[in-house]
Order: sequence, then structure tokens, then C-alpha cells
Amino acid sequence: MTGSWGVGQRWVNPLTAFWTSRHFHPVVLSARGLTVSRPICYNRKALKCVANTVTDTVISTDDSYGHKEVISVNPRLYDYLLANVREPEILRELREETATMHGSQMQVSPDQAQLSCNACSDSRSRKGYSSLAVALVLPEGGQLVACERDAKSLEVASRYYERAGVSEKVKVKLGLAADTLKSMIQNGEGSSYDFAFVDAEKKMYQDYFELLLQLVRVGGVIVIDNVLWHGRVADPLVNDSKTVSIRNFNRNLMEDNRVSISMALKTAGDNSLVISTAAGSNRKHKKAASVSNFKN
Ligand SMILES: C[S@@+](CC[C@H](N)C(=O)[O-])C[C@H]1O[C@@H](n2cnc3c(N)ncnc32)[C@H](O)[C@@H]1O
Repeated sequence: MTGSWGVGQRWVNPLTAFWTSRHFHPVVLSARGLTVSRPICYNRKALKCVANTVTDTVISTDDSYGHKEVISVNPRLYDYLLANVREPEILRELREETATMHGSQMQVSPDQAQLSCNACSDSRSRKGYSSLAVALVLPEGGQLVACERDAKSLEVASRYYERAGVSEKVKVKLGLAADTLKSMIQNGEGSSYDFAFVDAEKKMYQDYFELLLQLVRVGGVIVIDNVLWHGRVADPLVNDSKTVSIRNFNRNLMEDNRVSISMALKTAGDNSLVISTAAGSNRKHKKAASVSNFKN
């Protein structure tokens, strides 16, 4: 269980923390129950925050934030955001059909799908709600490779590709994504993809990334889901193997000169994604690949 927040904890009740002590021991919910974490040292300036209960905006006077407002996304704001997402009818139907299915919480949210589609805007790999979203924006003649190891998920996804009239564009690959990507490279498909979306095994992110770097052309885009892993990556007390893998992956990306990166906070599920683009040409995307998959 992860009620633990690390850095985020600072915003929970800064005023109380400020008036009581500069150092205090926040209570952290862990898998073993209530524990007392190591003391967190608060920056005095950062604690001069005002929690605006009307707008749920926290205004920081800390110079290190550049006096930027830190907004907490509440249901009202998220409802507003969703009301301003252009979600195609077929995606809404898929989302509603799969909402009560096991694992549906892993499906990307409509706003994230829109962001990824804009990043793709024409690109070759993807699947599920997210893959259907990409297939819908691929231009005439575009191609999408959807990697999934679960036949049942593929069955639902394929039904929706059919209904949306995009089956021609989608090549479905049942099996482990890394194996599929390797065989695509062996088939001479290197540098021929414009866009990739990754939302599969967290411990494999570095491997997927290396394989996709070979498949995606210079100037292409790779979107990787869950890089904040529900905030766990920022908590030094959380060190399970998935969190450590993602944390290491993020650090490696920071030092990777082959790509430019951008981390975006997702509004739902406090995950985020990284968009990595290799520098270079800017030609239109025609091919996409998805190492994610439909989750039902
Ligand atoms: C988090 S869900 C993806 C949800 C998807 N992005 C969506 O919006 O519908 C992860 C999916 O990846 C599939 N998956 C996990 N590991 C895989 C692997 N090694 N190879 C292929 N598919 C995998 C799972 O079966 C599951 O359908």
C-alpha cells in the first residue's frame, strides 16, 4: 500500500508542519502498516504556502518554484478537463464496455489518449484503448503494430478495430512485446517507424526503449507511460523492484544524449509519461507501434 508520498507529503499540511517544527516525522502508510518515516527537512520559504480552498490551488512563495502556482487536480477540475477532451464516440463506447472489466484502471484516460495522439499526429506501434486512439488518427495508408500477450484482450481490441473501420491499418502481434520488436528489427524494419507508445512490463522499459530506438526513425516520438509510477519514484522509502526499475530508467533517460525528453504529469492516477524525440527531421508520421495493449 502506498500512502507514502515523500516529496508530495510536503503539501499535505504545510502550515501545521511549519508551525510545529522544521523537521518532523510524517506518518507513512506502508505495506506493513503505519510506520514513522525518516524526518523530512522543510524549506521555510516553501512552507509559506496558501491552500486556496475555493480553487484548490496551492500558491508557493518558494523561489525555487519560480513563484509558480501548484494546482491540485480535484474532481471538479478533472470533470472540466474531461468535458474539454474530444473523445471519438467509438473510444467512449470501448471505454464504457471495458469499465467494469478486470484491470480497466490501467487503461489510459481520455485526456492522456488525446495528448499521445497529438504527439503521434501521424506516426507505427500501439494497442487497446490507446492503440485504437492512435489507429484513429493515423492517415490513409498508415500502419500500426499492436503488441499484446493476452489473447482475450486482443479479441476485444480487434472487435473495436473492426467497428472503427481501422482493421486494415492495425497489425496485431500476439506474444511478448520484446520478441515482436526484435523480430521487426531482424525483418529490416529499423528506422521505419514514426511513433511508439509503451505501457507494458515496467521492468522491461529500458529494453523496450533500446529496441524502439532502433525501430523509430530520427525525429520520431516514443511515449512511455507510468514514469512517475503513482508518485512512488519520488519516495526514497519505496524500493520495490518495479519502482526501482522505473526510477533507474528515468535517470538513464536524463543522461541519454540520443533523445530529447519531456515529462508530463497525467491528471488521472498520478502517473505520467515521457515523450522522447530523437533530434532530426520533422517529416510526417505514417507508421506507429504499440507496446502496450488493450487492458480489459
Ligand atoms: C497497462 S495495460 C495497457 C493499457 C492500454 N494502454 C490501454 O489504454 O488500454 C498493459 C497491457 O500490456 C500487456 N502486456 C504486459 N506485458 C506484456 C508483454 N511483455 N508483452 C506484450 N504485452 C504485454 C498486458 O496484457 C496488458 O494488456
